[in-house]
Amino acid sequence: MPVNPDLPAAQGQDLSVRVRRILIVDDSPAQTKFLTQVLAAQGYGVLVSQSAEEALEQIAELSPDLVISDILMPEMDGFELCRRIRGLDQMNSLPVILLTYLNDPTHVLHSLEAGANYFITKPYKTELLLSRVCALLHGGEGCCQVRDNGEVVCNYYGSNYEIKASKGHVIDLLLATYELASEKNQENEAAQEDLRKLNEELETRVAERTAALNDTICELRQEISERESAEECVKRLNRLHSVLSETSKAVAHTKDRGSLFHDFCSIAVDQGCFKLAWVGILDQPSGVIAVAAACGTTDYLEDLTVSLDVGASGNGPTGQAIREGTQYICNDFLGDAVTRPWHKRGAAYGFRASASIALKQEGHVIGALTLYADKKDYFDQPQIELLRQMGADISFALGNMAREERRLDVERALLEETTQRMNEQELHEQRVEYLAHYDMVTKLPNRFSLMARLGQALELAKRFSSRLAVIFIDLDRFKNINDSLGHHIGDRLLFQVAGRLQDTIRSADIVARLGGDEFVVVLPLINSNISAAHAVRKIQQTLSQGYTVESHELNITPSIGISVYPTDGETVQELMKHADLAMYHAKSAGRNSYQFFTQEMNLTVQARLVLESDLRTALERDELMLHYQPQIDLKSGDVVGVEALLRWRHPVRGAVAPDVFIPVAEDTGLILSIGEFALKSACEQLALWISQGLGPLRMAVNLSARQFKQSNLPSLLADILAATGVAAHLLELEITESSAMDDPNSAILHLRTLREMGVKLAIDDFGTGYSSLSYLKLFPVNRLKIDRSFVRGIDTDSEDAEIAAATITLAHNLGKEVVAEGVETEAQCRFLKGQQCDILQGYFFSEPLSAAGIASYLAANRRPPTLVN
Ligand SMILES: Nc1nc2c(ncn2[C@@H]2O[C@@H]3COP(=O)(O)O[C@H]4[C@@H](O)[C@H](n5cnc6c(=O)[nH]c(N)nc65)O[C@@H]4COP(=O)(O)O[C@H]3[C@H]2O)c(=O)[nH]1
Repeated sequence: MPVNPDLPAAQGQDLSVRVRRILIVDDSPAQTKFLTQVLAAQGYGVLVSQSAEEALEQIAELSPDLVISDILMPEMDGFELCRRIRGLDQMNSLPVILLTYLNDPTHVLHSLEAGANYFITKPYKTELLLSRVCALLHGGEGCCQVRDNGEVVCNYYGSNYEIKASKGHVIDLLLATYELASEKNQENEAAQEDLRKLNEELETRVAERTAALNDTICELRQEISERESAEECVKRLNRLHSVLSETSKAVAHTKDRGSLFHDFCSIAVDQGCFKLAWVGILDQPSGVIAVAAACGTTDYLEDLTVSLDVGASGNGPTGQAIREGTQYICNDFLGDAVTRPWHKRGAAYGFRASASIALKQEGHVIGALTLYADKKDYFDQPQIELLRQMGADISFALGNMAREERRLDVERALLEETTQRMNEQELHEQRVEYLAHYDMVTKLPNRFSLMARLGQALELAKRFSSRLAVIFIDLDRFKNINDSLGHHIGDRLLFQVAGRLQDTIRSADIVARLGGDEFVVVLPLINSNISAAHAVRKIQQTLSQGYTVESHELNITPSIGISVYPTDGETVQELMKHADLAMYHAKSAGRNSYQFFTQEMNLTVQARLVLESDLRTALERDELMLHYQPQIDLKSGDVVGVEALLRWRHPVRGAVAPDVFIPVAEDTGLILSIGEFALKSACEQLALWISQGLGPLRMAVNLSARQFKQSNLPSLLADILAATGVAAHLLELEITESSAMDDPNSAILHLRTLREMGVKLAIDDFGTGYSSLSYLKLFPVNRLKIDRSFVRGIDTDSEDAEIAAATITLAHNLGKEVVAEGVETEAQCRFLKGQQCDILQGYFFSEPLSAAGIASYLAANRRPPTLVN
């Protein structure tokens, strides 16, 4: 690439160097633009003229340094322009380069004639053009220079060539070259023309092929779309087939119409991909078609009116299908006139086609099922055939259901009739049974029933070795009431007596009417004769209350006889006979009384009842008091405590032993108030002794099983301790081994509560019960009291001795002290001392003493002499 020497080489050099200007003359704007860019890029100033005339003006006016001109121009060609320039006065030496196409060698000659400095054939290489421009502007005349000797120096791409040939020779060569070049050019043009034609041909062929291809593509598209729509049809058909198959299954297993309709709608939407499926049932009188089941976009059906009316609401697919009893296909839901009332609504839900199939039941149209699809022309012939089949299947099922319903109705009616008959029969049998076992006047079991039940109760009593009482009741002077007021009143009275008897006895007891004014009560599984006596007294008391029968105020009393198994008989007959006999004794003894079968039992029970009654008043009458028995520490010989023991001084019978009255108190529940009295009195006495300087002493008080289980015991104790001011640890509560083992788990909880209060605890009569060692470990007690029955024989009976010794070892191993009670002899004392027993109690030291007695005992005899050694 030639470098423009007119431009400054570097900064700081003289900027006044003139820029060379080149005038381009060409009527083609594209050529001019290209040339301008090439020259401007080299730093030349560029002037442009679109005609030769304009160029001459510019040359005169602007004096360019070089002219590059096209040859072919409309008004004046490049040769003429060159000639005119050479004819100018001032600018006749202005270098001119002519641009020409290489198709006519005469152009060369014309150029030379016109005085052009150089000509370049188009298309030209820009490097060649620039090299010529550079040579003409800076190297003199042109690319060649003629020396004085006639030699020519030719500059070609910067290299000089000295040419010695004559001018004519050179022109010949130039023309020959041009001719050759022109020929080549023509050949080239011909080849180009051929190529162009070939291209044209090719393009035509390509266009033809493209058109053919487009046709093929169109055909293919058409084929694909046809295939797609065929596939879509197959898919739809398949879906409908699966709907049909599922419908068949539903038809087989569904038992009622509602479920069948519902199943079908779900199948149509889920498997058939319909947008909505619904079953409308025709209400015959009104002609309205009500929705019985629907699935899919069911909102569409809201407030929708479809009827059998031939007007608008009945002209749709559903109405028509029902009216015609066939199917109605609407393949253009939004365009069809019959669906006009639903066009807007259907469009909102995307419905484009719908089909309705009439549903028949045993030949009668009962409604229709209607399906909505999202594509126009959805239903084709095969589909319509399937829909028809589906309708037939459902109609078949409906027929079957109707027949089955009728069959069931008949069956139900038959069953009801049979059941009613059976019920009547059963009621009749029950009535017979009732009459056989119950007394009609009192509704109580009758004699027959009583004997059976008594027999069973007796078996149980025998099996459990328990007692059983038969109570024979006869109403005194009942005959008078019957005779004076009539049987009717008598029966009403008997009914009331029966009611009172039932209210009095427990549910497990038996009450029956033998007949007339005779009743029998059986008490199965009683503990003692006293229990029977108590029940009898309750019966006697209840029956003796006044009665009101139809405005008659009546009074009646019972005479009662009691026999007890096993003492009074071992069979039902014996016990009944003896109770009856006892009742006669009661009657002869003056009525309104009761008698046991044996005199001995009468006496025992009588005595016991008297004792109970006396004990009830003993507390109020201040007949109960406490005695105290000292407890001696074996190591020190000191009196460390006393045991409080109840005493009853009966005004007539004298002293009654606790062994006699405590069980009575326990049976009657009096033990709770008596026990409270004992606790309170013992604490008051201890407080008094302590205040008299006789303490500190521990006071042991016996707790009965009932007291021990009483929930308010801790609060009662707290009250007593607070009221008397006795420190809790000075009070020891003794519970018997049997009451602890009665319910060991709750005993542990009760004992823990008491222990937490600070009181001491002891297990009384240890060895007489059946303590489990595992429980003994868990009982939070401080002491075990070896029962006096073991102490009695420790020096004579080796077994007693072993039991006592084992108890002491066991207690010590469990961290508990041992008290031996009932110690009567020195030998017993020595044995117990040898076994490391902790505390002794018994007649050997002192029998239970009154409070005053203990005071003197303590004062006089703090350390018993026998134990000192
Ligand atoms: N053979 C003999 N007996 C001796 C000897 N030393 C004391 N005893 C007697 O042994 C009994 C010891 O009382 P227990 O085992 O708690 O047995 C008591 C106790 O279970 C009950 N009891 C007494 N007072 C009360 C009480 O306040 N409340 C309760 N719930 N029961 C009490 O009555 C049972 C009998 O009491 P008691 O007749 O006073 O009989 C007392 C006492 O007098 C002796 O050396 N030889």
